[in-house]
Amino acid sequence: MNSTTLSLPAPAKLNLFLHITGRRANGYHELQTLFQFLDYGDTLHFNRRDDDQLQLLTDLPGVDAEDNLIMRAARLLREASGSQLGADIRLEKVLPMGGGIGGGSSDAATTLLGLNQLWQTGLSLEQLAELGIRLGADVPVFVHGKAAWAEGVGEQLTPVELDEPWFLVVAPDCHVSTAEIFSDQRLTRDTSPITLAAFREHGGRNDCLPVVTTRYPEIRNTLILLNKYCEAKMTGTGSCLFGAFPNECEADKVRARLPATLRSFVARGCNVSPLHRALQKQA
Ligand SMILES: C[C@@](CO)(OP(=O)(O)O)[C@H](O)COP(=O)(O)OP(=O)(O)OC[C@H]1O[C@@H](n2ccc(N)nc2=O)[C@H](O)[C@@H]1O
Ligand SMILES: Nc1ncnc2c1ncn2[C@@H]1O[C@H](COP(=O)(O)OP(=O)(O)O)[C@@H](O)[C@H]1O
Repeated sequence: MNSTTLSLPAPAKLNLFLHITGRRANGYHELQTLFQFLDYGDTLHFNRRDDDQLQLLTDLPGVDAEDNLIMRAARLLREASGSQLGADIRLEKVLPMGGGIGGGSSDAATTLLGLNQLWQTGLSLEQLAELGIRLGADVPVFVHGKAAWAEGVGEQLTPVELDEPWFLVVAPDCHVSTAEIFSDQRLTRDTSPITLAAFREHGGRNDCLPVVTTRYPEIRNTLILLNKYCEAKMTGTGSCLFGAFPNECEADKVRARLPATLRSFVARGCNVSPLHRALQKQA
């Protein structure tokens, strides 16, 4: 690989729990959540151009190229850095969209870090995370790349060391819009704040689950199915559900018992993002 091309992972995340503790005047919700990465995700290929053209060479169904978070991240970095360079970008999409596993946000973060390197723009992780929050509440955790306890709207991050179990992730065939769940009148918005120590002792829940399972019977049914084999949880605002296992073999065994029509994968939980591991390898 030479200095004009770069291929990097854009991993998924899980919200190990998600509490909604309030609502801000601008409508955004105050959250408490724990983010952990998965060793599984999309891959982005960047090719530096010496003219100022930015091109996304991969079509994502239902998303205009100019609205794709990859292009939005690239434009934002170019504006912020004043770079005159361009890029051709190719996306290998494997993450289900609208699944609560952060694929779009992760693609955006990988673009910020990848082009920062390729264009030699020299922004710090802190500066890249500030750009990222303008694209989505989940982008900063992917930029910083450490499993984290998150508060605020998800941008106040404290790195944490967690167990790294294997996860079985199941993606019911429906696309949940985050905005739609957060605007539902029935959503619980007044959970009392907890501490990390309290979470470690008693666990936590996902406050979005009752609204999501009411609106999406398919997710409710999949939750019932997965609960037969493990303690099933939902990530973010859904649709993906997951269970934790001590090793890959146990997770695979349960996966083999699920209907073949149900999309699923097994991946390792990671406290350091595979994106940051890949960048370190190149350094
Ligand atoms: C709920 C979480 C938990 O990780 O994940 P997802 O299920 O989307 O992955 C996130 O906070 C989502 O982050 P992200 O997907 O980046 O959301 P954004 O694009 O910033 O916001 C989409 C919409 O959700 C609502 N929203 C989002 C975050 C938040 N803290 N409060 C909100 O009310 C707003 O209506 C906003 O317009
Ligand atoms: N590169 C991208 N990958 C996925 N979704 C994208 C991307 N760019 C824009 N989007 C839009 O963002 C929405 C949320 O995507 P995604 O991050 O996959 O879900 P979630 O926030 O539930 O984890 C998609 O439905 C799509 O309209």
